[in-house]
Amino acid sequence: MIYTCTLNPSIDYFLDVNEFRTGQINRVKTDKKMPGGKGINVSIVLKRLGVSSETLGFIGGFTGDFIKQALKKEEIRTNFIEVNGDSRINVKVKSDTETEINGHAPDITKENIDQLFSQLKELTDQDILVLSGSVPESLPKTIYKDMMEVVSKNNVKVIVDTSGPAFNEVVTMKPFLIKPNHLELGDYFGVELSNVEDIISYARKLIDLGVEHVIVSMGGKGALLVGKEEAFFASAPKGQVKNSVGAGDSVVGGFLAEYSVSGDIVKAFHNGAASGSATAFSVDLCTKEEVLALLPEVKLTKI
Ligand SMILES: Nc1ncnc2c1ncn2[C@@H]1O[C@H](COP(=O)(O)OP(=O)(O)O)[C@@H](O)[C@H]1O
Ligand SMILES: O=P(O)(O)OC[C@H]1O[C@](O)(COP(=O)(O)O)[C@@H](O)[C@@H]1O
Repeated sequence: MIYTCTLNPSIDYFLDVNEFRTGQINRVKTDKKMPGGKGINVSIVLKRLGVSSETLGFIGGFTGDFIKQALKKEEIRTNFIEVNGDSRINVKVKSDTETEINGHAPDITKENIDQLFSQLKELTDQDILVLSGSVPESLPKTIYKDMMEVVSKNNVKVIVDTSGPAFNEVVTMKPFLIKPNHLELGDYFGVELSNVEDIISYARKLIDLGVEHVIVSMGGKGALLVGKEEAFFASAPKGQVKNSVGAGDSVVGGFLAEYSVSGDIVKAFHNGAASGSATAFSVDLCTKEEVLALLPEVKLTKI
């Protein structure tokens, strides 16, 4: 079974505004509320691509109820731990540029953390665990590392997509796959990365630290898969970007949808890249039809 863990779920509140201006009243053209948070998006993409998963993490309040209802409609299994307080609302303003304001997580107690660890202890070497997104302020900074320590005892494969201090914590824990974007990869090493050669050479440094596979997403410039010996580039097809929120999560979802069926890393990367672009070109997260239509347009090159 694939488990996605979202420590900090959200309602993503999308606002479409003509010529957004700070310091003034802006009126929206259209708005939309969607369940969000990185692991949750991975589970939605997996489901749409025909693969089931179960969502773990902390959820609470009226916002939490909205997220659970939305996942129920998508027929996704949830096993969240209920916390006091409301899950956050993340505001996504789409105008001539995209602006994101991500809210605060509710407080999470020691008892809530213990409940999560009891769930993790049940995972086996047949399971894949996706750890995705930011870490709520009330949790120990080492939480992802602690979680990986627990599941590593049962040889669970772990995929990580996070940033900042949480990213720094996990790179030495030998994850199966890690998916930074080029900015997050650069932040970790304290460098600015703009060309493919440099990105590959810094991704290789993560491999030297024990990470098995690295996918570096580069927005409209495509994505790279870097392993011990090989590297592949996936092009980003041209198209009209409708909403790039969730494109990174779709790369992880698309990767896993293929990997969990064929076990083929390169095919999985191809599917992940097509899923990322399909989401960027769609108002919502990608559908299977959109991914299949884009696959031939995503060119894979061995580097
Ligand atoms: N403008 C775009 N055009 C085509 N594909 C895109 C575009 N933006 C993102 N993608 C696809 O989605 C992937 C993930 O996007 P990216 O913005 O790098 O992720 P993140 O949201 O994690 O920063 C990219 O590697 C690419 O394959
Ligand atoms: O946990 P974080 O880092 O605040 O990110 C949460 C946000 O990221 C998203 O999961 C989208 O992520 P990506 O655009 O990187 O795929 C949103 O749904 C959510 O609002």
